[in-house]
Amino acid sequence: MSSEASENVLIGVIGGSGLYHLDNLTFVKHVNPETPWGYPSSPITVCALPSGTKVAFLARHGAGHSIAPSAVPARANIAALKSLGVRAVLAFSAVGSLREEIAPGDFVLPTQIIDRTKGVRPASFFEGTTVVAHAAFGDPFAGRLVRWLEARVRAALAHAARGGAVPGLHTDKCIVCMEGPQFSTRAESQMYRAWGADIINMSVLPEAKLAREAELSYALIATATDYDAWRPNESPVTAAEVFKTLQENARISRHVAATVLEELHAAAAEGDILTEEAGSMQYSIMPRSEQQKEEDRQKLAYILPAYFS
Ligand SMILES: CSC[C@H]1O[C@H](OP(=O)(O)O)[C@H](O)[C@@H]1O
Ligand SMILES: Nc1ncnc2[nH]cnc12
Repeated sequence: MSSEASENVLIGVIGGSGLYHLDNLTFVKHVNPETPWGYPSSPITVCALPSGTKVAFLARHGAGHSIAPSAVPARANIAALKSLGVRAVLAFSAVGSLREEIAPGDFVLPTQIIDRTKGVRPASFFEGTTVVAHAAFGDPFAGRLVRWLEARVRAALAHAARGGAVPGLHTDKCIVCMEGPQFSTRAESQMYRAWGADIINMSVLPEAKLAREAELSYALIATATDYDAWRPNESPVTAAEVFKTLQENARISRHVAATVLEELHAAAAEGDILTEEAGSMQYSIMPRSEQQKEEDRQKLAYILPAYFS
């Protein structure tokens, strides 16, 4: 754990496509920790809320969006946030909608994930080590945190509309994470609907899995940009279509972040919304054996000092 931990930065925000900075915060500093899994996507911005409370912001694809979804250094990102003392991650993502009622511009708080990544992304901190662990992932998002967010995000959306329609908020939805970088075919898009998926992106995995392994509470605030490729009489999604809504979605996402962060920090400091994930790896790690290399244990101590120091 780095000396940054003493800063008491409890909340980390990961910005997705279109969201490369937050609003109304005082810049404190940039930090760029070298983790055992390399450097994060970009230096992390530590900034202060009006009360002085610090939060950490990280642009998932880099500050200039130079990192493709399959190449995001998700292990370094999660490990770097953990090294700052972060306990909860609010991740933002631009997503396609697989349901008529989830319109472009709407917000979604998913509670389930279907994994359609192709095994090319390192998806575990334990990969390549002599330590075996199996994190519980049946409920991939931090349930208490997601439920806590629901009313706050709804209220923030009502204030963010600027005279236009208030964006809808959809809860209890399922997100499918595909490999990309190409968008889905029409057949795939229809298959995901038949599987019960409601939205689609290329980024929630392995981020959510790694957050769980690092015992961080993780919630995704998704913003719909398009209807993907399932509508029979409409053109399938293009990047140009995504870009049309990206800026406005990012503006509203910044408003949501600015609205919830102060209260979230206070709730996290009190502790009761983040209790599900803390300690969750304790019985997920196979017992210590002679075959576990000390160097691997030292590496894992970076994210789980309670079990490996
Ligand atoms: C720009 S379209 C596809 C791209 O957008 C989403 O990124 P993020 O989740 O970081 O907002 C999606 O996951 C894809 O990576
Ligand atoms: N249709 C889509 N598929 C995958 N990722 C996306 N991000 C935004 N729209 C998307």
